[in-house]
Amino acid sequence: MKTESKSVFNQTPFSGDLVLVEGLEVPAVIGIFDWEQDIQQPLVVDVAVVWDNRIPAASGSIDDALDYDRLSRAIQDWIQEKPYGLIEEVAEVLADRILHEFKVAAVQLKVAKPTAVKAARSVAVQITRYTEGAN
Ligand SMILES: Nc1nc2c(c(=O)[nH]1)N=C([C@H](O)[C@@H](O)CO)CN2
Repeated sequence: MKTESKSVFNQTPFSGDLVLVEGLEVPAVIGIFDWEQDIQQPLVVDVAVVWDNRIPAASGSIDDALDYDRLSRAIQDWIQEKPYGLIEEVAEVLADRILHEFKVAAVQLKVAKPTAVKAARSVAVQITRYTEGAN
């Protein structure tokens, strides 16, 4: 029987503020088998990005915030721009691009492939990556 599990956000190693996107479902060409390259399967992404939220809280300006709309759209675009094999590849691409394009110090993300193993509610990889010199 499939059971609920805790969100990735209860387990981040980061001590400060975060911006979070949880359960972002993106259709993808993903998988190591030939047949998987001919279909789309959902990936579900959870992301936690280190960001000082005191600054946008004080200014009220989206320019000071890590815009979760922009982050979500970027993740969707990066997943859909090409076919992938392993979900590990997707996770590394997303982490690298988030660090560089959003200029953040650290990111933790989980990429799940809920339809991959019939008996499991989901399978996933989770990684934590830092901008060089930031940790
Ligand atoms: N660690 C991983 N294991 C497996 C992956 C993966 O991406 N990472 N992928 C597959 C297949 O694509 C599978 O999902 C097809 O059902 C198997 N194991």
